[in-house]
Amino acid sequence: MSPHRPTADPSKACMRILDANANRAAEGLRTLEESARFVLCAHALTADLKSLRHDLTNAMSRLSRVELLRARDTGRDVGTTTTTPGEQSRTDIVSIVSAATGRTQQALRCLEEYGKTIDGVFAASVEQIRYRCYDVFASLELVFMAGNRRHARLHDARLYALIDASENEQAMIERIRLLADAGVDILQLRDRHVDDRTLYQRASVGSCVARENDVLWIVNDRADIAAASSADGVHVGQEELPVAEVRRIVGADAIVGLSTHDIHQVREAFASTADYIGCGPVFPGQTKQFEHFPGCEFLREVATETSNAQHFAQVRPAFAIGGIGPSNVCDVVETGFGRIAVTGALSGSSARENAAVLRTTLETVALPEHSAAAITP
Ligand SMILES: Cc1ncc(COP(=O)(O)OP(=O)(O)O)c(N)n1
Ligand SMILES: Cc1ncsc1CCOP(=O)(O)O
Ligand SMILES: [Mg+2]
Repeated sequence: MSPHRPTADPSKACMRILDANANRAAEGLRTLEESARFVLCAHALTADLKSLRHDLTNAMSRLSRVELLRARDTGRDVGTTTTTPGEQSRTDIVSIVSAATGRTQQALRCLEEYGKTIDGVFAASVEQIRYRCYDVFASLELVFMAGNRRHARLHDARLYALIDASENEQAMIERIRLLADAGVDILQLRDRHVDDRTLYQRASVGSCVARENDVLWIVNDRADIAAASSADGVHVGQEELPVAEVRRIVGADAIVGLSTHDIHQVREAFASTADYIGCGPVFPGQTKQFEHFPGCEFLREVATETSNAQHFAQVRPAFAIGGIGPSNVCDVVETGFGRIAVTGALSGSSARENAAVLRTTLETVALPEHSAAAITP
């Protein structure tokens, strides 16, 4: 037979496809498992990937190994000589991981589709594996993305301060430096009283100063100004543009925060591309007036929701907000929250002392490691 004639027997061709894709999926899973095990040292992700690989082996055991091996014919495979330039270049581990996740998903889909012609139960079990892979792969890629400076900083953040545009640029710069030095991780420019031009100028200067001082710089409400000023991100509420539209403006690498006031909004936020959530208002404060306070009860609900989540991809860092200061931060911590956002407590002359008390108290709550395991808000 000429090496490139089509395979005459369709069921043999199917077995050939199944054999090739079983190998491809197993190799992909092993590649990912090694990254979780040796690069991230993440126990839960390593265990998830190992169990997926074993379950694939079990699913494959429904098919005849003899028939699969007989159908294998690498010498006649026209695909072995066609490579794309992309296949030969992997610039870093993230690109290895994303290539392996894509290849594994494709291989699983082929196993499922062609498997349907041989054994429906086999196809159904591959489908289950494919669905589980979506979650585990998302977790793995997110953990690798957390290697990106912004996301790593966000995931370690505990203390978030909202500041206004100040009397003048110099005053704002000094404020940023003082708060960064006092241990604040994230700063948000929130000022509804200045015009757009001033807000843009302060946001631009703030971006540079915040970066020099290793704090994240977020602009409140305005995706356009966040993008134009090269801020690290933008924070929006339930009344502003939806997260998907905000994301189109600021891009994939920017941080997008979303305010939530009840558990349904939290679930929606976790299903969106928001990178973190604000939860509150918890207590009455001087900065903004509210009629309704979801309070600590809401924080407890969020803590329960996130601790029940199986995958890192399903939860985001959550910051309690509203009237929080040194006198009541213990009540927040008691709900399981280890992150807060504040205005009043860090706006006056006691900012440095207050930041120290807040941080010390918040640090009594463990933050999740960057893996699928042990997720807390
Ligand atoms: C971290 C953080 N959480 C919540 C808010 C409140 O946002 P929003 O509900 O849109 O209210 P305004 O701040 O726009 O008045 C926030 N700004 N930051
Ligand atoms: C903007 C905002 N959204 C909910 S509470 C709040 C104000 C936070 O400031 P403070 O810490 O002074 O209550
Ligand atoms: Mg808002």
